[in-house]
Amino acid sequence: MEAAIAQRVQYPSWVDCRKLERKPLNSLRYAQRAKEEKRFRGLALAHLLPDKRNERARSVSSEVSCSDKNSSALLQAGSVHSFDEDLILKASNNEYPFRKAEEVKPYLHGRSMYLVGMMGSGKTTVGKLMSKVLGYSFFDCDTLIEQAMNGTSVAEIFEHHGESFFRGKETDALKKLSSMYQVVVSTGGGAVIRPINWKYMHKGISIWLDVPLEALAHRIAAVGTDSRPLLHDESGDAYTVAFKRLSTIWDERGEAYTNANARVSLENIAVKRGYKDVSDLTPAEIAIEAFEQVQSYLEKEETMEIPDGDL
Ligand SMILES: Nc1ncnc2c1ncn2[C@@H]1O[C@H](COP(=O)(O)OP(=O)(O)OP(=O)(O)O)[C@@H](O)[C@H]1O
Ligand SMILES: O=C(O)C1=C[C@@H](O)[C@@H](O)[C@H](O)C1
Repeated sequence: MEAAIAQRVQYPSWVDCRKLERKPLNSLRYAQRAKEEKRFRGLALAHLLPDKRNERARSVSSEVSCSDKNSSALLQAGSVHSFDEDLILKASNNEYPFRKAEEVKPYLHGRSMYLVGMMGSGKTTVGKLMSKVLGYSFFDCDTLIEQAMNGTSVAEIFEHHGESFFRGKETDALKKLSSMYQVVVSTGGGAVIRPINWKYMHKGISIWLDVPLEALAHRIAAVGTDSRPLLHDESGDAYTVAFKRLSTIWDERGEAYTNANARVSLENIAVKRGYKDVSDLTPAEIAIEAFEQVQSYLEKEETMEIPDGDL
């Protein structure tokens, strides 16, 4: 694990946060932001109209991440949409997601971002996009654990060593990640259940991707449950099984996700954008909302900070 991480952080991940320029979030920024938002919202909407989205959301079979392995098999069967990151990025090049990232970045001071959320909520898909537009490195916590276990898959780790062993590895990975700057981390769906993990994730900014269970069950039913051991133990039709298991898991840990610093509600974005269904939302739109919620969090955080003079 250490070798794997050390190897990956030779490039810009190691940045001393204290050396990054501190920018105040002052009223000038708000005025400027309002102007920019107006200008680019027009651009973004023009660019993200549903018919255009379909052109950019196309099946791919070669992306790698642990959940994408499943997608690949399924995409080859042609039964589900996935997202070609390069296509999304090209389409939005220099436009809203990039602008939004540029706008937020100076106020992050290099802090990392931890995406939390239920299985299939899009942490990997959206996280990769956010890392690219921010110029941050991306890490998938499940993949790091698999690498640390010499390529043993999460499903095999659960089967041969049990969940609590896996949770220990997850905490080890988060601990190591927490000493890095300028990384976006897709955490495992269950990372939120251990308080110690929050201690590490709070070194950066945590973002909860809040996706309705019905939408999650559709996505998971589409890609199968082979790599998701906690969903893989019942019989019945794929959607119903996924929905039932997700509901039980949600009852056990839904509350824990609210520890995140920022919440990205897909239902709220769909309402804002006038879409009927959360499945109409693209990863780019979700990433934009994530940056907006991070911005709101930073503004709140700043108002809570005690000025140096009062110490
Ligand atoms: N906005 C979206 N709309 C529809 N499908 C999506 C969206 N974002 C991701 N997906 C699809 O949902 C599935 C799960 O996405 P992803 O792997 O990014 O989730 P995750 O939160 O990292 O999952 P896990 O925690 O189980 O690894 C993938 O097949 C992905 O293509
Ligand atoms: O929700 C969970 O508990 C899990 C989610 C996956 O990302 C993996 O971390 C593992 O399958 C457990």
